Amino acid sequence: MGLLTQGHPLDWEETKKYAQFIREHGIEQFIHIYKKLKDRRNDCLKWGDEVEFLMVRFDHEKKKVQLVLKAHEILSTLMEPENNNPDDCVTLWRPEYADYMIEGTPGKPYGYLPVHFNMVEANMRLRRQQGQQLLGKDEYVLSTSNFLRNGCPDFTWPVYKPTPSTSASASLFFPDEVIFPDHPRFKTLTRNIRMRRKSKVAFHVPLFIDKNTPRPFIENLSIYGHENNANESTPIKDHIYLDAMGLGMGCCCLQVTFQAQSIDEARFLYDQLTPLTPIMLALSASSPIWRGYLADTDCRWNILCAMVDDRTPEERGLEPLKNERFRLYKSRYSSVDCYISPDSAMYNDIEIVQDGDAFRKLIEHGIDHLLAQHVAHLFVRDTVTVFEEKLQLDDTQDTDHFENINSTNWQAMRFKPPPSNSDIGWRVEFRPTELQMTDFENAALVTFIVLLTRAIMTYNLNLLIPISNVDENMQSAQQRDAVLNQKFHFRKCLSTVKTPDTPCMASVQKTLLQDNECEHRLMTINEIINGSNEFVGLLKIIQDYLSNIEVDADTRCTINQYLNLISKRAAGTLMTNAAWMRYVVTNHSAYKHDSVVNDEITYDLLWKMKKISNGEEECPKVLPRMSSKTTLDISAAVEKENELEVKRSLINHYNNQE
Ligand SMILES: Nc1ncnc2c1ncn2[C@@H]1O[C@H](COP(=O)(O)OP(=O)(O)OP(=O)(O)O)[C@@H](O)[C@H]1O
Ligand SMILES: N[C@@H](CCC(=O)O)C(=O)O
Ligand SMILES: N[C@@H](CS)C(=O)O
Repeated sequence: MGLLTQGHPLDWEETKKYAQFIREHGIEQFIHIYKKLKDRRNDCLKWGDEVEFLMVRFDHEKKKVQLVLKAHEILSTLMEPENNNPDDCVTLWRPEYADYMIEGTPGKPYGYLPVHFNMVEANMRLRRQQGQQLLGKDEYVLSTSNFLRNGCPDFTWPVYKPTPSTSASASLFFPDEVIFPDHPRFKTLTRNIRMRRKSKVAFHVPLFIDKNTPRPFIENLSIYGHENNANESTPIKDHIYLDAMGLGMGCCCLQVTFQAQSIDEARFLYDQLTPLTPIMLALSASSPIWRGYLADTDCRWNILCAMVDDRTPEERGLEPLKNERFRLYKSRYSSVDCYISPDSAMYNDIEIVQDGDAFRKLIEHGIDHLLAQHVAHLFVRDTVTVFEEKLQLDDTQDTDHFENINSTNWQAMRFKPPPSNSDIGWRVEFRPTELQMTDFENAALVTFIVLLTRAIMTYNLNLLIPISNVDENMQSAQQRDAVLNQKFHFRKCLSTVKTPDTPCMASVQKTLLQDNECEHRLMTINEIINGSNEFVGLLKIIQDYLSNIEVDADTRCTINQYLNLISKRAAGTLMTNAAWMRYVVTNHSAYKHDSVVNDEITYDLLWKMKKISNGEEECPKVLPRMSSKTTLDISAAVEKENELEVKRSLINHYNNQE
């Protein structure tokens, strides 16, 4: 969830007058943060996850399930512990785009101790329970990236009808009442993105063609009062039409934020995690159904890119540049365009559009080329939300104008400078992962990515490939059954001159490349994760790292189960959530093999997911038997860890004396 400034939002006509003002002051603010905090060192490694939950209501008689619009009712209760005692809460809650969403994070970020991995799932479960307790009969908290019938008639409870001629999104499908009502950010973003673009957002999702799908399949939108004007909102043959910010930002994901020890380490992490964004997207795929139709893709990514795409026709290259400053190749929700560490420069091989004035100013103030380029690249965007009360700020103290632009560049990774007046350090956020139906799976994905980060830093690994290949991978990742069928550019040799000679790294890593030989090649997800004769595999590196640190038995047992899940998903012996959802739909007695996922199928599938997530039913096609040792109470393990630490330092002390 982005910056939540309180106040009165300006309308689009007013907002656009301030675009340059916000940009200039945002850059000024970044320069102040940079100068003040560039030498900050030794922040400890902290990290935390964010889960965006959905709330649904089952009507058992009608076999129908709807999104329940209650976030505005329950959030104040969920946030009570934080309001009463912000330094001592187990969970934190925030609103999200839609009134059927709630975003939960752990009360405090986790730290460097391995035992923290054992808390992740328990904390996620607690969040699910906290949300659940505030819901009524037949209402449930679910975790999945996209509600299957989002945008279908009557898809919410209470029911609202779309009003395309007056609503913020102008959508045929998504009523304004579904947007979270208690903070103006969301509706303002919706309206201003449309106004800036000069038309409503549009995307056509490729349809999965089944044996009885009408051919050609062309949606009849006249039932929604749509007039066929031969523009981008005209239905396209064999595609599902989407037209609202809420059909994208109303999706849920699983994010992980890391605090690095220094700005340099944060930049290193940002770059090293970037090639992993498509890999994690493919492994976590969970969105194969849109507006009640089976799609030919498995992920939310391209849809979100389109649903917040505020570029004008000139910026999109549809009209010659006349009034705009740039041709922009991507939406503000997009994959990463450039690496930011000095050592990564050679892999920046796509055009990086940047605000020239911002770049010059950053350079003048001593910011190096790559970081200046990154910030100037983010600042090609105009602000799309401005609050009247937040215009005149002290640029030496406030960071709102910088945050305004940074937090509406929704890229697969986000580089986050320390907030003003806080003890938080330089952070990076990993943003592509789709949400899974169980806490076990979500905890497994988070643990995998955090462990990999530790291993990358400890062993000084290098995962970089040209950014154009990351972009290509991002598209492959979204294809149906990408884990089974797609290949991804991945670096052949991950070790560097600084990598220690652990047996694992020495075995297959140090193969020297021939002259001019490409550093990367196409691999399956299975090879990337589980390894092969030629490639070590990310899991082996993690196992090697784990064998070199002390991990208590319970945590080790939990981690092993998570890594087992990741391994089997990558090998294809366990299905992704997306593949399993397709399987359930296509084997449902009410499915007519016509690509339609009707109310009854949705009801049965989500009821099954509710039972699986609450441990009432197993799902062997997707999950191993789950028996992790996850716990909220890690005090015993921490005590033991502290005792060991004391013993270790005593031994060191005596050894040094000898
Ligand atoms: N000092 C820290 N270091 C690392 N992670 C942190 C730190 N403080 C908070 N987090 C974690 O960051 C996540 C959310 O942080 P934050 O409040 O910055 O996100 P946000 O405003 O929702 O950001 P975004 O819009 O970028 O998702 C949580 O997982 C939280 O545990
Ligand atoms: N829900 C969005 C992310 C929202 C945010 O930036 O916090 C997604 O699925 O990617
Ligand atoms: N939740 C996202 C999308 S609206 C944000 O606030 O930036």
